[in-house]
Amino acid sequence: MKFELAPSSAASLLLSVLSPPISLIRSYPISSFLASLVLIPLLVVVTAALGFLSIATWRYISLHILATDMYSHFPRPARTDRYPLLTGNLGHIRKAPPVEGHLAFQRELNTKVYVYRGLFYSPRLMIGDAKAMLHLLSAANSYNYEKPSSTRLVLKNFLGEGVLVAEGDVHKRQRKILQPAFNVGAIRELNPIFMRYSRDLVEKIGQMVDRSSSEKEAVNGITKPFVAQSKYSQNVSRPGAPVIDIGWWCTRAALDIIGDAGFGYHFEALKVDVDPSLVVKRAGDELGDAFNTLFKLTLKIDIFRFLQLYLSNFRLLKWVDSIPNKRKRATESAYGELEKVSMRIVERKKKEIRNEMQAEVEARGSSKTANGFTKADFDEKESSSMTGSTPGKDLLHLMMRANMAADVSPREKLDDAELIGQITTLLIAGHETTSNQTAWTLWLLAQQPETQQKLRAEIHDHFGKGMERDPNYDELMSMPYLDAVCKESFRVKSAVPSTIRVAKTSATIPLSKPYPTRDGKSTFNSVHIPAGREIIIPISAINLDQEIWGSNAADFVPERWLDLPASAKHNGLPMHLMTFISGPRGCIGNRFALAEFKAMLCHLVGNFHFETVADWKVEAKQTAVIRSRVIGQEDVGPQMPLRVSRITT
Ligand code: HEM
Repeated sequence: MKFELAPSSAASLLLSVLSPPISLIRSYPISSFLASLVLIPLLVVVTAALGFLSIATWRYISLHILATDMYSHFPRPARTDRYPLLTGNLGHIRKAPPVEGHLAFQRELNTKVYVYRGLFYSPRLMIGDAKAMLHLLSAANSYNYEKPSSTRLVLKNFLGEGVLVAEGDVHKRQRKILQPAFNVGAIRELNPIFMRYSRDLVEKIGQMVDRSSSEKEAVNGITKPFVAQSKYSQNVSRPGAPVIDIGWWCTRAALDIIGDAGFGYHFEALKVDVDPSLVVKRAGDELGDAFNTLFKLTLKIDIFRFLQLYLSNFRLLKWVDSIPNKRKRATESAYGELEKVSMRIVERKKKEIRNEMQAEVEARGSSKTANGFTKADFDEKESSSMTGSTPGKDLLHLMMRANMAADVSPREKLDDAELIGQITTLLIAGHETTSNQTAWTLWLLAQQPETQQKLRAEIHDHFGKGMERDPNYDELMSMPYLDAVCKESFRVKSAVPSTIRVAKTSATIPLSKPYPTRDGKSTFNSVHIPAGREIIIPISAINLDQEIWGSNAADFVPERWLDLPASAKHNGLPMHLMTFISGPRGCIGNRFALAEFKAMLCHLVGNFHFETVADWKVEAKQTAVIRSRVIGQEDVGPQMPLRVSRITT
């Protein structure tokens, strides 16, 4: 028997259900309107939350009960988080030190290819196989694996429309304009900037070391504090050997470097006085102020803001991002300020380049106008300036020149918003990465005095015991032990330990060898990934792979680079490392980073001796890059305190 409501009875039922709210709205129109402003979004959010939970439940059932999930036969960790439908295994990954979460699963499952669970029990593929990664990151395939849209939304909030956020054709176009600025020739020209700020850094540290030995008027034998020195570090400082947050100082040097080498801007971050009572805020440093605010906000994304961005990712929930909140307002205002200053820099550069070209036209007696300069004209001008008559150009200058060439079609050019996006991107991507890498390297060297001394001996052989002259770019690149120390540090302490992609269309990723299925009874040679699924790019896990680097893969051993094992020599990765990933989405700043890193290390190790503080345990914390903090001194926040003294010649 079929039971149906007659249309008239259905309508009357609907009316009877709706009549109480309708009469309520009629009686209290204003209050009802105000209530609806809260209730309707709340209803949508609750519905969305229920929707996500239903999806998570379905994923759980299809994996554990029906075994219809396509990854059912893949190894997976035995234990999930306390609320698996919400966070899958993410809690475990987040709680463990960087990389350790992934490596622990790898050890537990005895394989490098497995699937764990992310937000709302979504599957995340983990493939710790270098050949698979090379395939995925190659020119042919990398545009099929995009950054997740939630990650891009978060990044876009801080960085604007830069190359780190762009995808597909927009990315190709931006990268083409940016690339010439990062070529070897361009980076070589930046060497004097790397040297200048490395020397400034040495001068600041030298001031603290010298003052610590002369300030004997100190209370109870403790010298006066230095700027950015915690009370803990002050308490254990000794005359001539203070404990200094070396990470803080390297970050200031790196900011000065990226400001000057990036777009000719002088942050003067190292101009700070080492005496905290004399630290004055520099007037008119709008870019520095806006950047600092924005940068602090990137370090702490609160859960509400993250959810807001995550939800606004879905078409029906786009409006969620317009809900006002303090953090959103702060970010927007800091970004707005940064945008204004960056726009002024862009305008100034445009004028500078036009004038430069006009002068060239006049010098050549050509009939061409500055606006008619082609890429070839720019290259010709570049080669004549390489003779040393003009100083090296900053990255933005080179980028904008490439952008302004008359034979670059308007469709290929970057608009002003995109140019500004590159400034913010270079600021964020280009300074905390290298400064953290340098700080971690000094910590590694502080634990191995013989390695530190061996590096110092090579530096002194080249530049004298008192660092009498600055290294030039080619010398820096050809010092074998310095190179070995830098690469080994990139390997064991990658500033970016992993990243993530989502497959745009379904694809099959080949593996270098067969990997075992979950029951161990069979193997698979490739992994099929459907559209929309997430895949981890396990940078550090591959850098620490024992199959490539041997049983001491976890140890810091620069000597291994002087006689690379065949498995590393032929792994096909740039510099044999995953640190900068590879392909069209690989780090565009890798040469810049290496030259800057070597310059700072050379000057620091050439001038000072670094020691760890007895009984202080430094731990790595995962934020956008890996930062360090001391256990028991969490109130200080990220820091890398090392005891520094002058080397005795
Ligand atoms: C130790 C230093 C550095 C490390 C370990 C590092 C690592 C990385 C990694 C892993 C990526 C890929 C991120 C992803 O796609 O998810 C990346 C991208 C990028 N890096 Fe670096 N980086 C370093 C220094 C620098 C410097 C100094 C600059 C600029 C001067 C820079 C600029 C960029 C840019 C613009 C991208 C985006 C490239 C693109 O998507 O086309 N990086 N970096």
